[in-house]
Amino acid sequence: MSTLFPILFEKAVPPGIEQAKNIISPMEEAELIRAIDIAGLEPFRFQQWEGKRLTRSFGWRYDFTDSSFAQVEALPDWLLPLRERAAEFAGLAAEALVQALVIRYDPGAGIGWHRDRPVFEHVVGVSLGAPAVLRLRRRRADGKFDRAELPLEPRGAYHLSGEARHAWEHSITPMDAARWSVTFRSLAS
Ligand SMILES: O=C(O)CCC(=O)C(=O)O
Ligand SMILES: [Fe+2]
Repeated sequence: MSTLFPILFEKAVPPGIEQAKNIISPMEEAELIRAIDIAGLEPFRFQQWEGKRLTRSFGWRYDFTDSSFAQVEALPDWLLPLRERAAEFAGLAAEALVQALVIRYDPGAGIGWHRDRPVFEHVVGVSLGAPAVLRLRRRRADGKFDRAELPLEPRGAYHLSGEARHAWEHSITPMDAARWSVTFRSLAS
């Protein structure tokens, strides 16, 4: 049993996670989904492997096929009000969130265990469409994992920083219904 989470540690979330409900209205959610669907998303690629989720980066792009990191097309106007809302929630300056990654998860698509690339610092995600669960895990000295779960409600936001962002991995189990996300990130200094 973990000393960090003596009670119900499987459900407790690690330090560095904050959540907000309903940072946008259902109408704004529908408009964002429409905009994402015509934003030219492509299947996520990692070397030879092609994921089922569709993605597009704005501002900066980390390319998993060759590990390159480069400036790309600026955030489109339709993402700027959402960035304001996300930054306000996270207590960050909107201009600090220089990257936006938009993702569409169709049924069967998820995201495997990972930590976000160290070129980034703050991670502020907004969920649209079907609810999902962000799973978190961190390997303990005994080789087993501490685990936590974060329910992601549509129109809600989460902020990963500190321990949750740097020491824990996260993943989303393949979805049963379509979900979209917009993840804003600041650069590591
Ligand atoms: O869809 C999400 O909310 C999570 C996406 C994610 O973990 C990532 O792109 O690194
Ligand atoms: Fe991530």
